[in-house]
Amino acid sequence: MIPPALDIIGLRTEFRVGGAWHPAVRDVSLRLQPDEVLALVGESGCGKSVTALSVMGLVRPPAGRVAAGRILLDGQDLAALPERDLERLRGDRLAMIFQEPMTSLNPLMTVGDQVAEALRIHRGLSRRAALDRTRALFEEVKIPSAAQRLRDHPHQFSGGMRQRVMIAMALACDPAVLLADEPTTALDVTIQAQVLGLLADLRARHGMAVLFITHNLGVVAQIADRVAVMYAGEIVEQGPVAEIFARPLHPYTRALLAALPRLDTPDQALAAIPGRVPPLDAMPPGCRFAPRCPLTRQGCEGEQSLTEAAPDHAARCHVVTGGFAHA
Ligand SMILES: Nc1ncnc2c1ncn2[C@@H]1O[C@H](COP(=O)(O)OP(=O)(O)OP(=O)(O)O)[C@@H](O)[C@H]1O
Repeated sequence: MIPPALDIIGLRTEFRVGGAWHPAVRDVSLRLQPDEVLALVGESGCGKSVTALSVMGLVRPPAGRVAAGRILLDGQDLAALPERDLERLRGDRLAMIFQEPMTSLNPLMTVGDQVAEALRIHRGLSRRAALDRTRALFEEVKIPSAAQRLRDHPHQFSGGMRQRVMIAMALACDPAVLLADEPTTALDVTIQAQVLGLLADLRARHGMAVLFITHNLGVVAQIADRVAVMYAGEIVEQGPVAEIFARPLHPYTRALLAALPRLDTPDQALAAIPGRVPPLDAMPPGCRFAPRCPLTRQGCEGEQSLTEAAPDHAARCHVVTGGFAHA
């Protein structure tokens, strides 16, 4: 069996709120095979970004901490690595792209120098060799007139082109795993589709695993192989994309799907999910979705476990999986 590219086991990440530690991510296990796109989906505040930032080693005291779990990359546990070693892995075996590339790019440096810098640091290339490689990367991510554009500054690029620069930077050292946090959310729909197409193409060509974070199930259908639905810091459903779309089990997944605009029934009103994700210091006991759930019944106040309801398809809900969980 091929070892997974990234194996997150029992991750718990906490923040200090009102003088006490509260979990923003709880008992999260995600396995990414090489070459696989796993989508992490959920509303704002569900813990998607915190999961990715935990993998990158970017949640640190005093505000936050990875309190439990293992994050295995190439057999190393990132959660146990000293900062110096993590720094070496970031931008090398592990890369991340964000929703708004402008916040990750230096406005005062040419984009060519910024990507080349990563290659000089991680690969020890000369300035000349690094710029040559950067031009090739710009061509690969389909930035027109790549050679000239190396000398431009970030503000001279459109949003979609800036995201391509970020993707080129992420690819510079051929990462095993790319964490993509809402990379297309700020783009208009046509550009979004182009960037998604590019990412799909690149992951196949580079054989990298992608953890794709989004609140949009429509995007999931376009790019992902598997999907993990997250609610209030927990994975509530997990499985292959086709299976989740055809047979959603968890009431939260069903609600997300019902909120998705459909082309075949354009006049149908969208079903918004009433209520909101609870704050970290006011999580309900047992099922965290229960206060918003149409199926709430006896047993929901008990701890729920992620249970396989069909092969390779698990949900954290005793009502749909048919059993009571024991914590
Ligand atoms: N530095 C922090 N201090 C305290 N709480 C935090 C901090 N960062 C995140 N949180 C909390 O952790 C929870 C999860 O946040 P997270 O950003 O991961 O959500 P998300 O699903 O990625 O949403 P979004 O799409 O809005 O980024 C939220 O309740 C958020 O308020």
